[in-house]
Amino acid sequence: MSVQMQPKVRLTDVSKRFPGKEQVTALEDVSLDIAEAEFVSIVGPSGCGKSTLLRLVAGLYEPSSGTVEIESSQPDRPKTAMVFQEHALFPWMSVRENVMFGPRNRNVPKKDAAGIANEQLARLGLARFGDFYPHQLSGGMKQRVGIARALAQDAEVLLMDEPLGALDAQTRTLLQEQILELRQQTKPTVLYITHAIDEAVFLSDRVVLMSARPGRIRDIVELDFGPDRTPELRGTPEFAALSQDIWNHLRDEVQAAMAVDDR
Ligand SMILES: Nc1ncnc2c1ncn2[C@@H]1O[C@H](COP(=O)(O)OP(=O)(O)OP(=O)(O)O)[C@@H](O)[C@H]1O
Repeated sequence: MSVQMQPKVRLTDVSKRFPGKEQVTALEDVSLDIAEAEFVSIVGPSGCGKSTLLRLVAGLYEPSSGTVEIESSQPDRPKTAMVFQEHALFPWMSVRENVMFGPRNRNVPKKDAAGIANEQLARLGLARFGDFYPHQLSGGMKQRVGIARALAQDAEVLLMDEPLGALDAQTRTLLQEQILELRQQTKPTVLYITHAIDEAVFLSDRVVLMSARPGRIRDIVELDFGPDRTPELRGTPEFAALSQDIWNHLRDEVQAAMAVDDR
């Protein structure tokens, strides 16, 4: 008999309405389970509630109805850590101090926090830049510091809100490869938002397709490329076919969202 594992994240019938002169229903009846070590991406038209979904999982918003549960493996482990599109680093802190911020907040002794920061910076190829300040870094480097900072929090779930959205195409391609490496090496549980279908296919175990607002789950695509995923995946016919397939599913929703915007 197979044993059903408790999911790491469970959303059950989650709806989110923002009250106001014209109430906005951002999400409607969203149910989704994310397993431990699973990488799940969300794609959907602009305004379909992707960021709202992430904020609900982060506990920044309360659902209007439904529930969001995150399984804790240790009582004092943070439930989530977030990487934003804009790196949001503290400009007055060095790179290392930025990455140490989460562990220090949890009262990890300074020396140990510095060790954690150095380890994560090395993982992101930034070992030499610990003493630099954010203004001395390129956009891609700042974003890598943002990822290192989230990893240093050692949270149950990593939430990434278009982390590569503001970067140029080449930096973006390189960082996709670093995130893939991270995924292969440390197997974090990730909920990842992107507008880029190829990015979602490249990185994810499953891609969740959202409808135009109010955001509902329209489809979920499983990507079984095997355990040894490498950057060469991008050149395979399967990759192209799946990316095209997802776009075919999404095209109507993007058009629907644009029609609402045009009214
Ligand atoms: N705090 C808020 N108050 C009122 N309305 C909000 C709030 N946050 C989001 N919304 C509305 O909820 C809807 C979903 O927004 P959300 O930012 O989650 O979409 P999104 O899919 O992430 O969009 P994009 O892809 O453009 O970033 C939008 O119509 C937005 O205006």
